Amino acid sequence: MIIGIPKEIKTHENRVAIQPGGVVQLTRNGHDVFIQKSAGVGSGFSDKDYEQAGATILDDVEDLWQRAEMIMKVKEPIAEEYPRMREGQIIFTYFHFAADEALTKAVMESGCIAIAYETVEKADRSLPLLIPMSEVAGRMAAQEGAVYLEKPKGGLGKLIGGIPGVQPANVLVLGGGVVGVNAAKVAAGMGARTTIMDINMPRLRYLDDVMEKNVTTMFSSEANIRKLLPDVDLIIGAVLKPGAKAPHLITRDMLKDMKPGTVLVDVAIDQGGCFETSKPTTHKDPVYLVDDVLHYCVANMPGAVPFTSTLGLTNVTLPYAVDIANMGWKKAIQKDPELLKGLNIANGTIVYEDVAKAFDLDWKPVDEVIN
Ligand SMILES: NC(=O)C1=CN([C@@H]2O[C@H](COP(=O)(O)OP(=O)(O)OC[C@H]3O[C@@H](n4cnc5c(N)ncnc54)[C@H](O)[C@@H]3O)[C@@H](O)[C@H]2O)C=CC1
Ligand SMILES: CC(=O)C(=O)O
Ligand SMILES: [Mg+2]
Repeated sequence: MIIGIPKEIKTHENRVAIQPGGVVQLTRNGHDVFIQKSAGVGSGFSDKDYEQAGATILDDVEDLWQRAEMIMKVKEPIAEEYPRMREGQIIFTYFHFAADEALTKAVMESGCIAIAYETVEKADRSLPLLIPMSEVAGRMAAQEGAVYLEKPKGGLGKLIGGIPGVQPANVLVLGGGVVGVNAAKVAAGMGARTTIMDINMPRLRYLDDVMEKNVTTMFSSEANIRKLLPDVDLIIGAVLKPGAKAPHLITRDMLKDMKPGTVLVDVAIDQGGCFETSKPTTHKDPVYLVDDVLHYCVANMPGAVPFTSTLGLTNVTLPYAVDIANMGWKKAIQKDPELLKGLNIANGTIVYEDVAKAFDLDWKPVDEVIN
């Protein structure tokens, strides 16, 4: 199979979908890898590194998309890329369809085969291609939150860990999954009094067992969230229902119960955001104020630390990419129920129910498109 790796063009997105070691594995399996010139530079890999691994460097991005039977990316295609997607072409990347109706419709119209990293799912319901980026984003959420609590950055002006004799900040983490636990670990490590809320009781029991003493758990409900708002300094949004639009746990009217300069970091923004007032921002211009509450809503947080993130991501995506390349998408998803969960749209048909529900569109079970 011919595999194409374009350079990411989202603002300040420096990750790349493959590292040179991945090229070696694909070429050893008999595949051809075309990578766009300088695609890996932001992650520390030169064109020469890729050439030595067996890839062909292409300067012309249109040519690359045209030739590739499978495109591997990091972020969802953006408008400039829509016309490049074509019928029957496999696109293996993060899509986050439920947050993006224009993308959903463009992918349907193109007739391409969209396999989404974020919905590949193991039998234990974990999301193996989301986990490493959630680890990065969770850790970053606490450190970005700490920085934005500084007065010159727009926050209320509180040191997250306090000092002897002065109390630390109060951090609320909504969702105790991968992002949540990593955010809480770093926030608590810096000394913050941290509360994690979730609706999954076994998960709360587990977190109660393993987390530091300055982390407490609370069941996630509107009443419990409202109770904490006046005293909270930083809220990190980290909820997820796989493939679906995030629920709004903080509504606009709740902002008036917070102190001016409270910081909200909505990591769940890639699924639409879990605060009603969230809208996607970029690393270039990450924050904005609503009712004196500072919002940070960067949809590609790991893109800021590509030296870490590219390795973390490609470690987990490569085995699935090799299977798709070796078997073709239909056989690969028939053989692997994890990968089957990743198929969101094929030949113009949505096969992931929550994506269809987000926009009131029709969908069909996967079986109907593969047989
Ligand atoms: N902005 C960015 O750059 C990045 C965003 N993300 C996003 O972060 C979000 C969280 O991802 P993960 O932690 O990996 O998911 P996860 O599935 O590990 O955890 C989500 C948690 O939310 C909980 N939850 C669901 N509904 C809830 C509610 N009403 N109240 C409280 N908790 C609730 C679930 O029980 C689960 O424990 C996803 O939308 C993911 O795509 C992940 C990586 C990077
Ligand atoms: C998960 C995701 O959207 C990201 O890593 O950018
Ligand atoms: Mg998007």
